[in-house]
Amino acid sequence: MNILDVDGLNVQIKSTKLLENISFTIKKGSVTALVGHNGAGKSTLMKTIMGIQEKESGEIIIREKYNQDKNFLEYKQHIAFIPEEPLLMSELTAMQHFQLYGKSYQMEEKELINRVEKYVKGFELEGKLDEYPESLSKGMRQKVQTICAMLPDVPLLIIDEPFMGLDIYAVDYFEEILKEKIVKGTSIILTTHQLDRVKDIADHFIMLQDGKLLHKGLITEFETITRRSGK
Ligand SMILES: Nc1ncnc2c1ncn2[C@@H]1O[C@H](COP(=O)(O)OP(=O)(O)OP(=O)(O)O)[C@@H](O)[C@H]1O
Repeated sequence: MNILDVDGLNVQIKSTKLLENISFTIKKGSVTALVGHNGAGKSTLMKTIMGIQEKESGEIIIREKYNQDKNFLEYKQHIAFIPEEPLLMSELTAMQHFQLYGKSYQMEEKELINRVEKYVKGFELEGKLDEYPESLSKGMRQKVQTICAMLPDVPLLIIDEPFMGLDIYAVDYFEEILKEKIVKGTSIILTTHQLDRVKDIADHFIMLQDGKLLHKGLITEFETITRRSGK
């Protein structure tokens, strides 16, 4: 089953084309690394899938059923997003962020508490639950943001630079959780500038260049393709 279908996606801001005719699919349980130089359009693509960035044309469909243009609320319930920079609300504590996520993904209270306990321990955030974002370090804010996205069982996780700002222990732990999710059938799209870091978990890649899709394929073909094209 296709978890995500992106078809003929165009994104434009004023007269600048940020994404041009992007089409690809993501299968169930597959992990796709989105690669490309600075400014290639990786974050724009993620934000457009999330509906944060408006598209000019094209279709984005989750699970062959939920069209971004037609059932946006249902569509969004199937995705969780970790942006490159934490986007937390200054008036909510860490715990209140987790509760908000639990509510918006209609999680059962007991399940939410169990998962919060597990991830807070794993990310060494004990004692920080009642803190507001301004009194957390940048890495701690990133951990709070990461936990929010890990709480619900969504079919698609979108992660902009998964390991940015995390210490080595948090990176190891996060990798462990991602692997648990993948085994359960979660699909992931992640951006990275360090393909070596994600070679363990990614099975496909999509390469963007100047807003266009330059190559896509199996991660095992990545080096051959990039060597051949000199990228
Ligand atoms: N709000 C905006 N208004 C105008 N141009 C924008 C806007 N956001 C991004 N861009 C432009 O879109 C292009 C793609 O940016 P994007 O952030 O998607 O790149 P990226 O591949 O994620 O880069 P990086 O690896 O540096 O994170 C860049 O040329 C950028 O200047």
